[in-house]
Amino acid sequence: MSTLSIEGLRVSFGRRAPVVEGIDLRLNPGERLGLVGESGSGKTVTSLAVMGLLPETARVTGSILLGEDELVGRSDASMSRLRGDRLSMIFQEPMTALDPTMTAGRQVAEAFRLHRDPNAGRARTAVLDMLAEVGFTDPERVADSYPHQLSGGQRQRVVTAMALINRPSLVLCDEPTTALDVTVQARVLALLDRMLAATNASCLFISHDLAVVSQVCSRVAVMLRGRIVEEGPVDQVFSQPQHPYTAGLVGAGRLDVLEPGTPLPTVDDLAKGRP
Ligand SMILES: Nc1ncnc2c1ncn2[C@@H]1O[C@H](COP(=O)(O)OP(=O)(O)OP(=O)(O)O)[C@@H](O)[C@H]1O
Repeated sequence: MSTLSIEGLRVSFGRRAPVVEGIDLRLNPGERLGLVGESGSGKTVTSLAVMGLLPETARVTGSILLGEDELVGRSDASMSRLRGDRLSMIFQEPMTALDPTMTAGRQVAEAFRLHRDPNAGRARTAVLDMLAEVGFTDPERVADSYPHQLSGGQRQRVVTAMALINRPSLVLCDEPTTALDVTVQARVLALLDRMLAATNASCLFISHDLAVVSQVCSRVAVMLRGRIVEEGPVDQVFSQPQHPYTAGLVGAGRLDVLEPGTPLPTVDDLAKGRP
């Protein structure tokens, strides 16, 4: 059975035209799908729809199955029981995911105590184990640190520990390393790769960086103006793109030209010959 199966997803705000329309996506256990596309193409809205985190003004129709469970139309209470447990999310900027007033350890513990075991002692043990798993040699110190006492890369590792402590079947990553410098980015990506493989979690990976997508994902879907215009194995899509927009993105040397974090060029940019 698929971990995630999205069919005919449509999201609109107010009376405006839908910002996401006709999205069909499927993720098998352990599979990683990259979601790329120009700014505003609907990548984040798609992932927020899966998390049930769109604002109330959003109208969502279609189907999003997590395993056998339909997520569209669920109550907030029911979605919050799933979030941090069977599905979790790693965002671009760890400072927004972390509460500055709470130690890192307490924040990692919260998801565990809420969904697994309320006992503080057992949660502490699980947190220290998890912090060690994400590569900290001094988990006690990290657990007792506040976010501002950690570096950007360390914060992103704490966020990864938070997202994975309950072994979710699905992890949504939205530009998880864009805010980090290139060497730290490589380390965090290697960690994510290792952790996803160890837990056999499926991953929807949103990125502006095609090189990162080809490193982390086996398949890629390209979004343009709220729709998926092309999807397939990374090697195939990047070597033999079928859609003109994808072809523009991966055209001569483009993968090398783009710096990490650079927004993908728009269709208009490509038409005007800008990278
Ligand atoms: N709360 C909202 N109310 C109204 N429109 C919204 C809201 N959130 C997103 N949108 C619109 O939905 C469209 C898709 O936005 P989305 O953030 O998903 O794009 P994206 O592909 O993730 O872009 P980026 O790569 O810049 O993050 C945009 O036109 C955006 O303005």
